[in-house]
Amino acid sequence: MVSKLDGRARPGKPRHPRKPLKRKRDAEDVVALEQQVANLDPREVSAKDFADLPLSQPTASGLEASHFKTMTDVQAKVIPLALKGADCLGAAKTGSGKTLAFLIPVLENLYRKRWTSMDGLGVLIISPTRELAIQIFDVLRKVGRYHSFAAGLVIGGKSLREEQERLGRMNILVCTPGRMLQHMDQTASFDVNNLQMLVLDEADRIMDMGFQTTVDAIVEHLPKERQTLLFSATQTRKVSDLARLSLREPEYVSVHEAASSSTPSTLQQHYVITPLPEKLDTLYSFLRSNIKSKILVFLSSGKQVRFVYESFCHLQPGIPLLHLHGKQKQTARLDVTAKFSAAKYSCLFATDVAARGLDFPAVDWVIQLDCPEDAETYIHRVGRTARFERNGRAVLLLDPSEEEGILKRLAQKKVPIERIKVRQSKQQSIKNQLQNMCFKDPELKYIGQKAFVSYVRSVHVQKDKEIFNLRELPLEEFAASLGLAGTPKIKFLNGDSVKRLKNAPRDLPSSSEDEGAEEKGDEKSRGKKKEAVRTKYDRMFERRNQDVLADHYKKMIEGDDDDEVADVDDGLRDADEDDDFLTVKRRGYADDLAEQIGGAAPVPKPRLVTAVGAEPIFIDSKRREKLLKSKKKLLKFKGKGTKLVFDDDGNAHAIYELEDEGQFREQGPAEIQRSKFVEEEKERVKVADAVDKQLVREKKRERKEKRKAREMAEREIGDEMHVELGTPDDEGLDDGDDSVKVAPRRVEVEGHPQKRAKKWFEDDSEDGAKRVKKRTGRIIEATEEPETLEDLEALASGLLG
Ligand SMILES: Nc1ncnc2c1ncn2[C@@H]1O[C@H](COP(=O)(O)OP(=O)(O)OP(=O)(O)O)[C@@H](O)[C@H]1O
Repeated sequence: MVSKLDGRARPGKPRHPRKPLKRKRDAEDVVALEQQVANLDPREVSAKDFADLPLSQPTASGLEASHFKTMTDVQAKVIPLALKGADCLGAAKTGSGKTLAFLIPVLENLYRKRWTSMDGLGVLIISPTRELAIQIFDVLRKVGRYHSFAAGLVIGGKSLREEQERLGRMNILVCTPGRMLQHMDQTASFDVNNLQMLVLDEADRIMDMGFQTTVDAIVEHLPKERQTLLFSATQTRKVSDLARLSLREPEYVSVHEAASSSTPSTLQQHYVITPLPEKLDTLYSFLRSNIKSKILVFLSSGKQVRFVYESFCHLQPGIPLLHLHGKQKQTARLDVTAKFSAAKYSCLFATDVAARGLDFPAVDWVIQLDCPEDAETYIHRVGRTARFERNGRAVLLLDPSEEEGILKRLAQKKVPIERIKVRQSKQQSIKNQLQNMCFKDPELKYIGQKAFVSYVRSVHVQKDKEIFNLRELPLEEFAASLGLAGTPKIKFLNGDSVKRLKNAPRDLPSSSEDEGAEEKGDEKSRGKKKEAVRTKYDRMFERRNQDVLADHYKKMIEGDDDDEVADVDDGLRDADEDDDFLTVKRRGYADDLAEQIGGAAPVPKPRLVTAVGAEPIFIDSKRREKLLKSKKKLLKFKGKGTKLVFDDDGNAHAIYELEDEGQFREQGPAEIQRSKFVEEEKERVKVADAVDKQLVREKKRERKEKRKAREMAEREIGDEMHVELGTPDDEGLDDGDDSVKVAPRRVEVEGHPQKRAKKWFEDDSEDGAKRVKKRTGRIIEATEEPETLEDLEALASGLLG
């Protein structure tokens, strides 16, 4: 990093005579430092503050300028060992300051070696995700601001060639594994033979994510003689397996091993039993009750994240919404993390791409909507709150079938968690709204179907069957809770089933349910399906909330066959309630007549006005006449209109007309009629589905083209450094919508503050609420924070200068 002290010659003094002096002084400093480090006994260190350690002036100044004074436990233990050159394997709770525990030794060891740009790459820091890599780079930039090393980010994205030139001049690289290996294999000028240190942050995750072979291959390229540091929030056997990274007599530093819990003591952890089909209701109710909070919600797949995000944006719970998953474009991901970091009140829906290492300031709540795959993932997720001795709360939503299994796993990992209940009075159902939204918006319906399938698949592929048991889950009700009219096809019978599932055509709800029931051994659901053959009327009844059809059905079952009159009346009733002006409508013919007959207040002599297809309206004043001349306004008197079908004789019929029993019998046996009806409907749905799909495809194509155009434009602007992409760094299953939307919040009118949200949990105390309020006041440094990837790139390229 370019030293701010370097090259800043005092006015009036020639610059060159100072250089030898400075170099001499630096050399003396280094000798003195070496001596102090040699005298340091890591096992007897009682240092509490960074000032107690033998650190160089640039590091000490960087720490001071970043307001770091007292060391955390893991820092106090690891830094002395690492300063002395030992290989370390550090495990400490989330948010305990592991990043500085390796960055300080990185800077110090290069400084003491008097590393220059001519010496090439000295340190490689590997992170499992791009976001974490960026975050590490950011901390490095802060604490290393007074050093003069060149540091860079290599996380994929830009063309290899752009990156290749610069790599050779880097001293410290923060990278994701995939892109780094690509460079090692393809960039001839990239020399790693001089490497002094290798750091793996979130080492267990790097191994979890299927990067083993990549990391093995990277290590193959590196010199054997080097220092290696591994860090993780959970010390698992897998991390120990990393011995194959050729650690030399590593020091195991497990700071919180003896602690009674493996999560921070400032974290309150609860779980709620919510049947799968009620999870979204619970989440929505929770958000409504906590609109003045910063909330991180974890889901198990990118598709679910998208569905919940999109549908909640429509529902507007009153808190700004964001979403983050692996298939978003890097700039969008960065934008989201920056927005969520800066937000005071916000809710971020995310996959586990955000579970580890990310340091969002002042998160109040971590909600796990989907059960984590294991206790480690749970610990990492909840670790996004209650960081560095701050308070935080975590809530895990569990289906009854998951309770026993996951609680056992959490107990084994010393996670203290208690059950709480949701206040029933606060529980709100959004099922009808979701149904309505999916009915009206084919794209949302499509995302919902994908979300359903990806959830089922995520449960199906879980290894821990004590927790995850697909057969125990009420999948049909779950599909309905997402607003889907039927259960999308699910078949996991053999190895290629997932692929088949992905490509499975969407089908008529009833028939796909039948197919779903074919699942081996699913006797229960098969029985259910048999009973539940639904007619078009049943389906209409289910859609009762959906305006026209619902009204119509209601009328039909109430035996009201004068549809047009009923429609007009309904229109009048609604209008009456809504709008003053529309009281004119009340003066329909019938009303006037009644008033006159009944001897009500004298009514001026009416004139008749009619609109095409509408009831006659009587005008009793000039003002009304003027108003009614407006075509737009007249439309309101037309009512909703009624759809009619004409038979062969030209007689009009209501579209859903009930036949009498005799007619019905004439048409043949009920069974045959039913299957004929099902077939016809199936065809109809297929056609409608094809149209829907086409629509979605077109929209996608449009989006893709826009994205491409944007990317081209960005490329043309030609920002400097090398960064991003190319690394499949999380499970990201989605097709990826890169948009970053913030749902409109409820507007707060000045002088009328938004009503404070009511508490959601039964056991919430007033204290708790106050605590949450106080916690939001975290200090964020205001010194030229880079907000986008481009800012970071510009900075990094500055370092190269
Ligand atoms: N010595 C310190 N003094 C004050 N704040 C610190 C100190 N060390 C770290 N922090 C702050 O604590 C927070 C957590 O640090 P960090 O991200 O390094 O934790 P971590 O152990 O890596 O967490 P995770 O396991 O979740 O990745 C950061 O906001 C960081 O700025």
